[in-house]
Amino acid sequence: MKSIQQLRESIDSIDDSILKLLVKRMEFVEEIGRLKRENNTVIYHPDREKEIVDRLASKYTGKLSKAAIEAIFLEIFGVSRNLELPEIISFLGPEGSFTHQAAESRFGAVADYISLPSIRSVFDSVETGRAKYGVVPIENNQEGMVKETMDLLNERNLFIISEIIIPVNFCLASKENSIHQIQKIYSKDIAFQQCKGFLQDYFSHKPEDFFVQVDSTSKAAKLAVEDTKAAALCSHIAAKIYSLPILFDNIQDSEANQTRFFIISKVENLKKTDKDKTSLAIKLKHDDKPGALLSLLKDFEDVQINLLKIESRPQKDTHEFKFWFFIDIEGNKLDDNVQQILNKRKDEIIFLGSYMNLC
Ligand SMILES: C=C(O[C@@H]1C=C(C(=O)O)C=C[C@H]1O)C(=O)O
Repeated sequence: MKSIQQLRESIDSIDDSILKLLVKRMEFVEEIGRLKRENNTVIYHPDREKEIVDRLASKYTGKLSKAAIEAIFLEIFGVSRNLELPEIISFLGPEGSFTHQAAESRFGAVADYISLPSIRSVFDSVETGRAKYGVVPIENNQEGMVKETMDLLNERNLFIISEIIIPVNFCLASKENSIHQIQKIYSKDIAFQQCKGFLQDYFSHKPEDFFVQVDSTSKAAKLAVEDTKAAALCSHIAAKIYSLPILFDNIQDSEANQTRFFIISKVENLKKTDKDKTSLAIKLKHDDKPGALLSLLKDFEDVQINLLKIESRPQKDTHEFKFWFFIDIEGNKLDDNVQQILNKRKDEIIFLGSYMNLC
């Protein structure tokens, strides 16, 4: 049997080969970057990245799961894009928020990030060019849509270029070794609500001031580091950022709890894949007549477009109590049937983006 020393030598030699190949890969990436800049086209191609991961995962992968391959290659893609053109990514902060976790899951750990205090400021940063891409939450499958993001998509001239879906996993993190030593738990209201079962099982006898509400779960992690005998209910990334050991993981009530995020950009990134989705904001012209919505839905049916979501939002620019609709459909702006609808209802529809459907 080989000794650890011998095994490490084998690893070192493989690492040398990996590095050599990565350097070679980056030469091609740089070349692609040059061509993209010449043609003034976008750097980030999520469809191509997905294609690479899918292709590799379909080969012999030994002990490597698809998730492991994806994690490794997302970091490589992040470094590649940074080489093609360093890009700044803004996200709804604070650092350690689930939006930060979503951004890192797509852009990797080496990208340049800016954490911003509101969804509006993320839109502003992309509009002014301070950031190339912004990451904002759009929907949680337990709580519903994020209204501010819907409204800003309708009001601003930015496009959705991709979606990210991540499970909302909470952990209990603390410097204490045992839950018996914990005298308070910091967290955000929503996290307390989503971990009710766990809190009931372990802390039902505690007084009300045992649970301390703060603005964000990452602030909770920060406070739990500074305070003795305290814990935080927070995201993995928040525990990681503040080096707070995790005592219990995945303590949320629902395993199915998922949040959907959008990556927004000034430039639309149109590329067809085999599973696309298009988001639209629709303000019906004749909504004072019976059947206005029915006629819209009929138009979708006529061109065989499947509706994935329809949500109404108040129109804020009128005294009347009117609505516009946020609609997700199957298909891409480049598809003929989607084009037909966009042409037929061009005065009523704002195109928000076509992107790969990950739901
Ligand atoms: C190199 C490219 O640019 C980016 C980096 C990629 C990569 O590292 O393979 C893939 C897609 C793009 O997001 C490309 O478009 O092919």
